[in-house]
Amino acid sequence: MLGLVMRYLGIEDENDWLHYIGEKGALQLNSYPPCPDPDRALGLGAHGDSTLLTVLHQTGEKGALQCKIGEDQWALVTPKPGSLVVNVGDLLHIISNGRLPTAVHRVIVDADHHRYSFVNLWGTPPDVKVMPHPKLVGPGKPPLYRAVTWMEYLGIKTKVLNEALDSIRVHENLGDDESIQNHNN
Ligand SMILES: O=C(O)CCC(=O)C(=O)O
Ligand SMILES: [Fe+2]
Repeated sequence: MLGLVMRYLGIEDENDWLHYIGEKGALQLNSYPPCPDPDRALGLGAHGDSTLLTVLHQTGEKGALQCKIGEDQWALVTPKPGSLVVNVGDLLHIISNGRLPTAVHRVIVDADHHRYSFVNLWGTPPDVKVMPHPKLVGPGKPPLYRAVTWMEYLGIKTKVLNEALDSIRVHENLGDDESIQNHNN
């Protein structure tokens, strides 16, 4: 899947790069019990994942995962039988040098239904430095972020939460014409 994304970004020799970046996954199980007052609570607040990609399966039919599509605008990701949800995480946003926005998302709760999600968090092995891909950097396209390992980035995220990307930024965002979609957060 990462190979497809890299080709989409115009990187043809993605195998060498995929070999460099490697992969390391962690499985997370989330449980959201029924909430007596769902309008006054969130299952999970708005965040971007600290991953390359996150692949998740959600139970239930109504849907509770919401993806940010604009200022105070959220789209419900309705579960479809046999399908998985794939979210772009901060590490892939860094590698794409800002061209792929992190999928900012949150989870709402329901008064009657208990929901579970099974989340595969895909990152990189401990010694791998994650940085903007060299082919996405050049004249007029400075690297937006400094290099970080996954563990270092997780440490930063624990301290500064949704300010983590800003704290490793070394240049301002590319112009709108350069980014595939405006970064929403
Ligand atoms: O429960 C969900 O659908 C999303 C969970 C999530 O965003 C996370 O574990 O990071
Ligand atoms: Fe998440």
